[in-house]
Amino acid sequence: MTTPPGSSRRSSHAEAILGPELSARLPQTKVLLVGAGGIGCELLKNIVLAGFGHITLLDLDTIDLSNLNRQFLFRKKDVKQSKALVAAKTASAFNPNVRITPIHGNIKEPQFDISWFKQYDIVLNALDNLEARRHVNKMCLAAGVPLVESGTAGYLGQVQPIVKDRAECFDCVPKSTPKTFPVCTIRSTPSQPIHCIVWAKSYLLPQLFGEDEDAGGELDEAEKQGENAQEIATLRKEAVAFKAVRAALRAPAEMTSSDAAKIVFAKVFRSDIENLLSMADMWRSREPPTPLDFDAIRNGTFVAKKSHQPNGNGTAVNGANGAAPKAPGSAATEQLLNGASSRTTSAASLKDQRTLSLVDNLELFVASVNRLAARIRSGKEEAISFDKDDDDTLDFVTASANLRSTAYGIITKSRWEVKEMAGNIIPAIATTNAIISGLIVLQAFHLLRKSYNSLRNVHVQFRPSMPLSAIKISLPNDSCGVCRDNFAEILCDPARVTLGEVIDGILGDGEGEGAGTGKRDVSVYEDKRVLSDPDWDDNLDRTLESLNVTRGKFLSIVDDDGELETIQLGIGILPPNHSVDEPPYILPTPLPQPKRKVKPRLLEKTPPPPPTGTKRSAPDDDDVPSAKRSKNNGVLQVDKSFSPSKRRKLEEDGLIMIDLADSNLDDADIIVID
Ligand SMILES: Nc1ncnc2c1ncn2[C@@H]1O[C@H](COP(=O)(O)OP(=O)(O)OP(=O)(O)O)[C@@H](O)[C@H]1O
Ligand SMILES: [Zn+2]
Repeated sequence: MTTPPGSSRRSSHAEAILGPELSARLPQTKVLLVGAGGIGCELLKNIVLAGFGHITLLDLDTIDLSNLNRQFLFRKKDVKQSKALVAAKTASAFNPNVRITPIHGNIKEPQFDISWFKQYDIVLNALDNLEARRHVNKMCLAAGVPLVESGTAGYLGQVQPIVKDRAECFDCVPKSTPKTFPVCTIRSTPSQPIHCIVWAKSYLLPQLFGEDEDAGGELDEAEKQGENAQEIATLRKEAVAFKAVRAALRAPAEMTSSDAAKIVFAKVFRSDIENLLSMADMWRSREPPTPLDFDAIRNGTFVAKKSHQPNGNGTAVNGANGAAPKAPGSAATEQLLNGASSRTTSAASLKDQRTLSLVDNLELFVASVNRLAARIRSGKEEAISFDKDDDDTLDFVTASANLRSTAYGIITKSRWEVKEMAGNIIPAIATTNAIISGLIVLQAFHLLRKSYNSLRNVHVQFRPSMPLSAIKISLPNDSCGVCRDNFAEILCDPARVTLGEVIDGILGDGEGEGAGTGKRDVSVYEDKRVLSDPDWDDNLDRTLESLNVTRGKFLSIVDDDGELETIQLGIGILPPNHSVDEPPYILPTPLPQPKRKVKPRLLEKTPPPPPTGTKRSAPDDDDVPSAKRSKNNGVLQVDKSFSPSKRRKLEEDGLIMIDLADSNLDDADIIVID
């Protein structure tokens, strides 16, 4: 093999550090890097310079202006371009001997199935959300590919090497769930700015500009469940009123848009609050809110009650404290009211940090409602949801939250603070990303060398005496609902193969190598859906496609006696040369051989790692009863009594479980902050 010119000098340092064996292997090593954001850009640079020869870089997003302060592979001219494509192009120039294949896509798409993952020697995660991290974790376990997982949050960071059966997987330690608030706090009795921000972002914005959802069915159901009849009647009234408001926002020219904003205002800041006030019980032990008056605020005669919370600086807060409101039309207000384009300068971002007066908030509310309504009316968008980088939605949430805060005597927040709170933003620090990216590469080297004893969970922590901690990796958690399963892949044509054929084929006859398997009582799930169980075989003759079990999904085959490991069967596609005369599936060889389940060990003795970007919490081996089921349209739904893994899956879908013992809520109806 000829050495490309310059390559020996280029790689001599890496060779000295890595040793001849690993440095000779790197050019042939195939690595998948998922995410080309803060960590991903740093990491791509590192692995290109280290000499990894074949890199696939995947990201679903395009470059945003706000990425440029830390994602150094991007320049201003690249804004709105694909992150994967631009990062690959920039980094390719750092080492001409490296082939980078960019993919602009979501790692959860079905074509990225087990077979696809199997082509890689190692996977590196540089993601920013639990859902995608869990997905890659599972795919790597299924494909038998080692993974390095990572995350940063401000000055904190974490790197975790994962290899099946030798180290904890991403899901071995339960993650803390997002902060949640009871619905009644959000809808009726807010007491903190965040309650009003959540209301504006997750309730009001979707009600006005989200998809048209019929709340009727939900309320009928709540009524059947015997929930508070008076509250349901109020919610029904509210739903009808919202329909009228939505119509006004969508009405063409005959009504001026300022009228539409006024109608919204009158409903949500006046009549809804008056309705709530009529429920006297609610206000026996709390301060009642004050309905707002559009015209009085505009002409400066509205007197709001004093806010009952001091703000961080101990200063008085805007017009809500009864002080004469600041006249609208100041340069800063103008800039805010005009929306998007004017806000890209640093001067503008400083203005974002100032406190808005009550009248400023009112004008910002009118302006942002008008802008959002115009977008809907233009027909380009059917629905608008909150995006911290979408100025119209951020203005709307800022103004609405502050107006609501005023009504409830809560301190208001600047646009900048609202952005941080509504977007759940922890400032990203380029240096932390750089440190973490370096540590990822070191763990990747250990994995490639199979030096499993050298693997470490590394934390960058806020402790000057020990900024880095490297903890020996723990063995997998015996009760992990993900990595303790037995993974396999079936290649098939879902339109032709039946569920029964798949189950019989996978369980085999229990002879020889498959002694632990054979025909036995099993339940089969796809995600949360139960497709069959020993007493229910209606679906066995149906094709996988008709059951919506297609490429990239998993069938979970659960031993009914609970003695053998669960088989997680990934669905892949048949090779192109597979003859139609052959059976429409290819079973894995050997067949999966689930082991006897290990009785869960007692709680791990190792202390929980410090909190980081991946938000670990202490192990929790609570034994929860197994899923109860109820039939529904030929498919069984798992009900709310759940195993830990099921519970996590439900939570992943945005359903947050509250332990009733931990809360005073009668219902588990809550809003999730994402
Ligand atoms: N399912 C997914 N498939 C592919 N890429 C993903 C997926 N989920 C997240 N990502 C990518 O992971 C990257 C994470 O990077 P980072 O945490 O720096 O976020 P960012 O979006 O660049 O920055 P910020 O969120 O602070 O604006 C992002 O580029 C994002 O597009
Ligand atoms: Zn695990």
